[in-house]
Amino acid sequence: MATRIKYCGITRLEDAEHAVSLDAWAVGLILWPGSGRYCRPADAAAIGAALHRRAEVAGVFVNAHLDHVVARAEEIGLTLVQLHGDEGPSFCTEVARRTGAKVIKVARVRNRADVVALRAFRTDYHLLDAYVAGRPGGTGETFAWDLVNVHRRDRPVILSGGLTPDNVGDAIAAAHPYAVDVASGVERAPGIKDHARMDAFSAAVRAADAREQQGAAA
Ligand SMILES: O=C(O)c1ccccc1N[C@@H]1O[C@H](COP(=O)(O)O)[C@@H](O)[C@H]1O
Repeated sequence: MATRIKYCGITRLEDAEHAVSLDAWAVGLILWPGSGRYCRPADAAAIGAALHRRAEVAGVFVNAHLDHVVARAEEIGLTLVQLHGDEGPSFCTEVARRTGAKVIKVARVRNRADVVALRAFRTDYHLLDAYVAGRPGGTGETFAWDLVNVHRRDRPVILSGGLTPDNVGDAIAAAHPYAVDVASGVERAPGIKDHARMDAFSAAVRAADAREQQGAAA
């Protein structure tokens, strides 16, 4: 199965369009105002409208109020809601019920227990990111990818945290995720994507998939 790609931290329509041209599974918009990749409401709505039915559109929230998540999901046409803070299981369930979007619950992983703790979240996807104290995400830091294998794989796993064109092949070989998610590893400044690095990331994922298939056939 091909590894899906989510390009996250998009703020410009041209970067979203480039992601679609690379067959991206999803484009992520950071809707947490504390980020240098914050996507302003008008830009988010324009990207959401342009990508309608062409790719998944994820909104990334950190400890936002439920009504705020619901309102933004509707304005932008989010098909995925990524909860990257301390949101609990019932909050995630309410987001799914009220938005109709699929929910990605994030764990910032230090150890096995952080992966096991995700079992309480019956969301559509689980995303595993690096843990950096005081920074919810977009850190450019990796974590020990073999910890992904603590996950039961009872739902699709998205791997993120410091992925780049240079390391994503090793990450896929170690963790076999459903999807990979990249923000800082393909940009030239926060929120400004480097299209050559996006191309290289996509090519590295395809090459890793081809190696996996060859290994399975041998
Ligand atoms: O990118 C951000 O600024 C951000 C802020 C708050 C929460 C999540 C954020 N991004 C997410 O972080 C991970 C990893 O990013 P990176 O590739 O290590 O830069 C990714 O899931 C983004 O969706």
